[in-house]
Amino acid sequence: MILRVDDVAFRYRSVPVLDGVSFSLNRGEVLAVLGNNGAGKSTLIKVINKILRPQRGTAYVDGKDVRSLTLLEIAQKVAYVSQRNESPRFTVFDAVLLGRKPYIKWDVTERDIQIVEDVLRRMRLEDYALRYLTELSGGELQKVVIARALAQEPEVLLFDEPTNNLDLRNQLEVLSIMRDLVKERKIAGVVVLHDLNLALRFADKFLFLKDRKVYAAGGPEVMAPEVIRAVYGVSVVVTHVSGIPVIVPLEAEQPSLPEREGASIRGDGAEDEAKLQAAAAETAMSALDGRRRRA
Ligand SMILES: Nc1ncnc2c1ncn2[C@@H]1O[C@H](COP(=O)(O)OP(=O)(O)OP(=O)(O)O)[C@@H](O)[C@H]1O
Repeated sequence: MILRVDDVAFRYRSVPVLDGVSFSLNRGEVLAVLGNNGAGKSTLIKVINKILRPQRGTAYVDGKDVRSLTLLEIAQKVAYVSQRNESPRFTVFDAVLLGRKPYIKWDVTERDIQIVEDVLRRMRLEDYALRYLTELSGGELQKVVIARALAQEPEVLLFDEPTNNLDLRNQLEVLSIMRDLVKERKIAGVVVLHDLNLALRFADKFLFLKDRKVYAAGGPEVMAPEVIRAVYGVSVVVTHVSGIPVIVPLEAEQPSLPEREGASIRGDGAEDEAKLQAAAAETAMSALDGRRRRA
């Protein structure tokens, strides 16, 4: 087991965000962290990376309490791609080389250069190597930040909404690169995603946060319509297209109304629906009758 989060509780001043969150991840696994806006997904990622200190509970990387690790040790073990990225006046090559910083003692080695070149090739960024970050589009910049995380050669990759800003092709490319690296190097990947279809396609495990707690966690079986409806308030069907599992949202549920008012409105709705069904049945019967008479 490479990552373990044990009974973590976190609050910002007086606002509780996480309460009793636990999970573990093995080498070679990708975990998708899911939930509504504000559910605490980024906060959880920051607790794992020691950016935030939980009031209760512990995150362990490779068996070590992250609070006992120095910043350098954390940087060698955990790479973090945040939602908000800076764009200083570096070239793409230099920005990715920064990922090697936790390993560079005196000077950049041949190996560091080799790793950066490999990552740039893998991310199809070779042609951009000498461009300044300020000359890139938002999506290209996002890929550079991800490339830097890969150059860090971590044991745990933490990606907070890595597909933001990316077009369809790059979304698929970045997530498959991440998944392949996790499998190849037997590291672990934790990725915050809003797109359930991308999560289903690229993750092995899923963790839904709701009301500060883990609402559901496990393999693809937890990507069930009941869970998704409970977490997001949206009805969905899960189907398959060309062998790929696909979640199709049907409609968002209306926020529940106060009990008394809701009861009368729900009553009216039910009556309307019964009337509509009766009218539909009547139309179908008369169409059938007409066809019979013509025959
Ligand atoms: N620095 C902060 N100080 C106070 N409250 C914060 C701070 N950062 C986040 N919060 C609050 O904590 C809650 C959880 O935020 P967090 O960013 O972890 O959610 P999230 O699930 O990642 O959301 P999103 O999907 O919108 O990115 C939110 O209500 C947010 O407003």
